[in-house]
Amino acid sequence: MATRVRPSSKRCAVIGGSGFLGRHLVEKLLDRGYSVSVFDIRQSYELPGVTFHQGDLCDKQALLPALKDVSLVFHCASPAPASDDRGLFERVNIQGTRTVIQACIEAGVQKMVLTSSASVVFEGTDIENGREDLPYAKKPIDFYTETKIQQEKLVLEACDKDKGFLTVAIRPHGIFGPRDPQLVPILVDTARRGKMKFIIGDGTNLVDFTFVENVVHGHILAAERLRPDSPACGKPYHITNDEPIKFWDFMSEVLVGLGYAAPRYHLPYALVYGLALLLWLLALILHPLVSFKPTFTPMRVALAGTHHYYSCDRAKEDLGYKPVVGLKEGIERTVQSYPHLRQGA
Ligand SMILES: NC(=O)C1=CN([C@@H]2O[C@H](COP(=O)(O)OP(=O)(O)OC[C@H]3O[C@@H](n4cnc5c(N)ncnc54)[C@H](OP(=O)(O)O)[C@@H]3O)[C@@H](O)[C@H]2O)C=CC1
Ligand SMILES: CC(C)CCC[C@@H](C)[C@H]1CC[C@H]2C3=C(CC[C@]12C)[C@@]1(C)CCC(=O)C[C@@H]1CC3
Repeated sequence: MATRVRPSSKRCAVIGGSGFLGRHLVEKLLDRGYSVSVFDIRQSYELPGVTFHQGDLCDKQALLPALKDVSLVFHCASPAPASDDRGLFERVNIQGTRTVIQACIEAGVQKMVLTSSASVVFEGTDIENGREDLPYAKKPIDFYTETKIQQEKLVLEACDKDKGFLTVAIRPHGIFGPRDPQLVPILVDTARRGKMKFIIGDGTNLVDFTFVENVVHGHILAAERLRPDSPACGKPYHITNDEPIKFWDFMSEVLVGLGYAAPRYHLPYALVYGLALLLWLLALILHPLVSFKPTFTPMRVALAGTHHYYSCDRAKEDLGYKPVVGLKEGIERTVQSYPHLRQGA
């Protein structure tokens, strides 16, 4: 009988490793002596120590070679929230995650770390210092959030000590940093179109923005602490900068850092949310005839006008988590990394 080679604990796979968070995670894993297998629908870079496997995570046969001799898998692939494509989210985040779990079990993977989102508990109303025992959103604010909830449940329920397959979920919030394709580029594009003059609501709402290296740190701690006797088995963990900031102060610091004016004039939250909802409905109805993507979606307005910050006490207690980069330094390094997005560039 052929004996199965136990995968080396320093060999891991990053599904979604070509993306923003995925690539930062791959770089840190290499620094820590891991060899990394990246699985992604696209290849965006090359690095020594990294083997790329290009494919769709919904295809188990494509996934299996990337998981060969791997003991630890990070799953951080998802369609971008801005796509708002229900069919795509269901296919990738729900069915695709089922396929990833099956492939991991079949390949003999021992640990899986999912990148979930703190938004799985967000319904568009205030969350202050939210802990992991908050219930999942009953009325998720968009298809992205709806499928991230299902995805997290699937992964946590798959944790099985008897079978030697351990899982944990990291819930980051508002990730930012160099190479982010979302937050800073959308913000700058909105400013360049003259639409960043207004503050939605009174501007006092507190929010978590998390520097990408802290999110990476949380993932690696969770992976390394995940053992059969660890409290992390089958649990979700909030990972933030642990420095909630006023949403509009954060936006202003990034904008001013890049040479744009900070928003000044206030608009009532209910008015903007109502308009955003109307526009979203119009875009939905007119979709077959004209295609337009409103900047101020109901999701973005809700995020811009409510409190949403989370406690990471559980991660501190169980994982020994502590942010490694403060918010001020994170913002400075982010601003420096976007010379091409500066005013006048
Ligand atoms: N950014 C944020 O603020 C937050 C993100 N998260 C979560 O973090 C994770 C990483 O996000 P982020 O780095 O920002 O996102 P990115 O879009 O930068 O990275 C995701 C990667 O997954 C790839 N991908 C998408 N669909 C598939 C598929 N079917 N098969 C294989 N690969 C696929 C993407 O390719 P392509 O680009 O071609 O689609 C991309 O390379 C996601 O799970 C997201 O839900 C959670 C909280 C906050
Ligand atoms: C147009 C302006 C009102 C807002 C511009 C900035 C926004 C693009 C970002 C502010 C908060 C961000 C955020 C996410 C995406 C980008 C923002 C809306 C997520 C939805 C990304 C995926 C998640 O899991 C949750 C994030 C919450 C914060």
